[in-house]
Amino acid sequence: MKRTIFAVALNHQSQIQAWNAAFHQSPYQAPPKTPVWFIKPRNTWRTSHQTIALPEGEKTFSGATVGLVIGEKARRVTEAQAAQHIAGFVLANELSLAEESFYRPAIQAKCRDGFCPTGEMAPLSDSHGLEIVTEVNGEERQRWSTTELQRGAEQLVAALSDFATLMPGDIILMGTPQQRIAVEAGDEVVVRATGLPALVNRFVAEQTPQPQPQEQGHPTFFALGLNYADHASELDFKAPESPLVFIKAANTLTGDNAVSVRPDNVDYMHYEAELVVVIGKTARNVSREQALDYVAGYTLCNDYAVRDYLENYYRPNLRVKSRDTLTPLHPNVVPRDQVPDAQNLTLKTFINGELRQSGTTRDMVFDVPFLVSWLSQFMTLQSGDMIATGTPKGLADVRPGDEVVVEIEGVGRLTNRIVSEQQFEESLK
Ligand SMILES: O=C(O)C[C@H](/C=C/C(=O)C(=O)O)C(=O)O
Ligand SMILES: [Mg+2]
Repeated sequence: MKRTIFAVALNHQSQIQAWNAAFHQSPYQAPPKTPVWFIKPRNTWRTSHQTIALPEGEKTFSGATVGLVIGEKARRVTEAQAAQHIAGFVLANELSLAEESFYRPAIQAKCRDGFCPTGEMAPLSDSHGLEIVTEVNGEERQRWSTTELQRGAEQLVAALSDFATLMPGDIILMGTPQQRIAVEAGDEVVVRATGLPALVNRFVAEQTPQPQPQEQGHPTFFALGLNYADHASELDFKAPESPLVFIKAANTLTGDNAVSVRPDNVDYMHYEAELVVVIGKTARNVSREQALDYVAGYTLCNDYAVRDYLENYYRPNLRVKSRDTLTPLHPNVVPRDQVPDAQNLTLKTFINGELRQSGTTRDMVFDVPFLVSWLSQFMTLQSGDMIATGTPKGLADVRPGDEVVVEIEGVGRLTNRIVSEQQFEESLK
């Protein structure tokens, strides 16, 4: 069963060449030092021969690629060890709207319903030198080779598993060329590669947005950046004009009274008290007025950030925000009808008993109804999906030994303790 579909951007030579000049200018400043990860959430998942509805009024582009499938748990594995953790490979079509920027996560471009069909898995002795072919209505339109990728399968497994434990069923899509092919209603797109089952999908026009079938796989965990103006200003940002949404993978979630690992040799890892919205039923194209009807309830999380790892690519990137143990999430969901006004709750963070952060959900830039409605305009939200709604001003570094308590009025109290990498590794022995 698929768990999380990870993907990497800017991994094909043609992309690196096309964007090289931009990488040395604002907002990027320098080429990416680490893989530019993103997630294709479960509403994007389809199988071969499933029909895909194209978003109305948008130009959609094909992104034929190959994905490696994790077969054995991979945590901090080396490149040399990586192959033994790979069960096989799948062909995929990493569909996307046009990408004008890689600065912020491309949720609206990449997370539309059906934007990640994958084929059946098969073992490959070697994924190096694999030719990926795209045919549209029987005509070959693109052919590229995995020799053109900056990082191959083993390097990607080693890089991702360094901060995110990978489990059987996790997939990593290895990249797409700069040149994408536009797909239109009525097209049949086939992705082929020697030794792998072909991926065949027909595209149709999306009439009125329909809730898509409930996909299996982990609930999608959305998080908001800079959704409190005072926090944005403390980071020298203006409040965003539209929601800055990023997605976290399941590996990062931990529970109440758990430990959170502060990487060794970093300067700044800070806490972030956040109200979390839990979706209660399938939501697609819902209005602000209807939005709360789709909310099951609320819980709370601590959306830690390791600022040392920030790069200006899909910022904040997974290496900052999707690290193992760095998203404590309270397991108890308070039913919506027990939280009369989610926009009028105090949030507090205590470090070793001392109040260090205090804010109110009144100060959210985009409130809960807006966020549920906004996301549902371009993707299907499903029961269990969660939205961490951002953190107010008052961040500070935390150190091993610190007890961190997040408290949200009427929702709950979340406790966790900071440990060093060394302490954590010791505890695993
Ligand atoms: O790009 C930034 O610096 C903002 C980003 C995320 C912020 C939040 O998670 C939040 O505002 O709650 C970061 O601080 O990494
Ligand atoms: Mg946050």
